[in-house]
Amino acid sequence: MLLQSRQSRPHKPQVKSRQFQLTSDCDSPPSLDVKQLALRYRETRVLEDVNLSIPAGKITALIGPSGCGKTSFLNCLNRLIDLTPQTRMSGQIQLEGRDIQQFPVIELRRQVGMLFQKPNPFPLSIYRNIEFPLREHGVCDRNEIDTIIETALKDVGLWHEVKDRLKSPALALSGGQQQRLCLARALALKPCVILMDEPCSALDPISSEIVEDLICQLKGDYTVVVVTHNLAQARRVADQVALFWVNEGVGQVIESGPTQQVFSEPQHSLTKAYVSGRRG
Ligand SMILES: Nc1ncnc2c1ncn2[C@@H]1O[C@H](COP(=O)(O)OP(=O)(O)OP(=O)(O)O)[C@@H](O)[C@H]1O
Repeated sequence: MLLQSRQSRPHKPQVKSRQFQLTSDCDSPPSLDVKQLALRYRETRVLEDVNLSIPAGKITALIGPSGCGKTSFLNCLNRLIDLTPQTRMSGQIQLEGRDIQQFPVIELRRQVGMLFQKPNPFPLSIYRNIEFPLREHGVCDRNEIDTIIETALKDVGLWHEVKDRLKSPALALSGGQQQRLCLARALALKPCVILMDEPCSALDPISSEIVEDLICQLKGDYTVVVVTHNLAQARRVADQVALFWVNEGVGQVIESGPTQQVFSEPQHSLTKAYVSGRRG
């Protein structure tokens, strides 16, 4: 059934990154290195002693049971966590060797884009959804904006579906289209890293498959970190997997490694139980 829909899909999305005119600091996708990361919400310890190397240009999937800190970890990587009051983060996160605390936060969030579980287009037109952040980041030339918007929408396979109604409200799009628009909005800023928090979980199976295809196409040009509860999806898309677990009340990475290895030859007994569906 799904295979049929794949074959009959009219416009298979093609992510052709790095063709925009926006200047970027990144000539190639960067690695992320997390060392001794700890996080507290007020007095509640959420993450402790998290160490993880996220390879450049690859897809890393974060898996683990609910509440073990995957989203919190993701939010640390572009300092979105700074927006949550009374959080305390310690340890170090390096983006291509540079501590993320040294980046101006707006620049960090441009370089490290994010896609959320629930598509979150602005309550604006399809066009304005991409134009608005571009202008915020200093892109003002109308022709350049038009080119970037068309390219980004083509990249996510949405152009032919929306080119005649760019001024229509983005919220009138289907959930899957909204999620692709959000990805186009992120890509338009020419990030180097894309964080995704369960990007398919709110979508129907066909839309989910389209977004999953897009994730795979980002590989090589972007460093991708994706949180997913769908183990089959992690297995399909990821080069590397990290399993988070709550240990003595605090989230930790208990095992990470190449996807094939973690699923086929897990080292930790909890990993074995989780990937086989016996725990979690
Ligand atoms: N803003 C917050 N204030 C206080 N505690 C929080 C906050 N956000 C998350 N937490 C707590 O931090 C822990 C980790 O939550 P987080 O959402 O990061 O886990 P998760 O692994 O992503 O869960 P899920 O898979 O269900 O999305 C949970 O115990 C949660 O209740």
